Amino acid sequence: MTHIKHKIEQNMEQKTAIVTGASRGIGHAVAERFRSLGWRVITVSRSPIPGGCPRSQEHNTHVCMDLSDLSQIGQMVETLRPMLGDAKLHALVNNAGVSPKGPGGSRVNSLTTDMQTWQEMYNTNFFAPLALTRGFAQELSNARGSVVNLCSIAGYRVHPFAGSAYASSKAALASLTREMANDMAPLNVRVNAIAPGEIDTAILSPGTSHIVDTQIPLRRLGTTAEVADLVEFLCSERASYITGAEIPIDGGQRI
Ligand SMILES: NC(=O)c1ccc[n+]([C@@H]2O[C@H](COP(=O)([O-])OP(=O)(O)OC[C@H]3O[C@@H](n4cnc5c(N)ncnc54)[C@H](O)[C@@H]3O)[C@@H](O)[C@H]2O)c1
Repeated sequence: MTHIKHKIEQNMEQKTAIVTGASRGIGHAVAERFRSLGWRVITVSRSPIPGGCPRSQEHNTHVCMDLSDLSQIGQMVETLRPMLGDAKLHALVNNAGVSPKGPGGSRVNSLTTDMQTWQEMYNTNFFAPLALTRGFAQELSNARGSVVNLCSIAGYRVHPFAGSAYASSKAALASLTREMANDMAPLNVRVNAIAPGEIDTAILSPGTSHIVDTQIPLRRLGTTAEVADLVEFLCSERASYITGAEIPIDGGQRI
């Protein structure tokens, strides 16, 4: 808190980020990372921040929204825009994501996933990032901002637990990342993706320890702090010549 005050006292511009899916896991770690750097962070998730988040409530910076619902996605930009005081958005982190599971956490495939689940999955994992990135193009441009999309290793190899709907929605998001990096470069907006392997959050399936023992050269799960490091880097000036990339963070799992 002292360093935030210090920055404001020094008359430095306070940066703003929007992070979706920030109630837990990777999104929560990313939001906390930006806050620790003095950024103003607007968070979106299906559920309230656990135990309440006094700082968010105080500054009215958390919005509960179900991104699997197309009609809510449509209203999302209009709901969030007034929260950007100076019409500048320095970082948009499209992190919210969902992976359907069968009984006992089993894998559901392209034949066993019902069509409604396919639709909800694509709404959350693909259409929400598309709508937010398009919707805030001007505000991102005003700040020479950066977009980071959370894809997955499952987007480019068949994963033992992630279902087909999840995997294909993440592959589509990776492709969209390249397209939008190209389309938004003239606006001075960079668009990148990261592809996590097995990160220690609630989204993991019960059998993940077997993957760690047999498929991950570094023989451990990744941490949310390690992912937050990468997101922070991609949103910083240090990454000013990186756009359209999909960076794996997987302990070597893909090799
Ligand atoms: N943890 C991993 O191993 C891993 C691996 C690859 C990719 N990812 C991706 O990283 C991102 C974060 O995953 P995580 O591991 O932190 O998962 P998590 O389940 O712990 O958190 C997911 C977050 O997304 C939000 N969310 C989910 N559905 C939503 C909806 N319909 N509307 C609004 N918010 C919704 C949840 O509220 C939560 O805050 C996801 O996109 C996920 O696909 C995670």
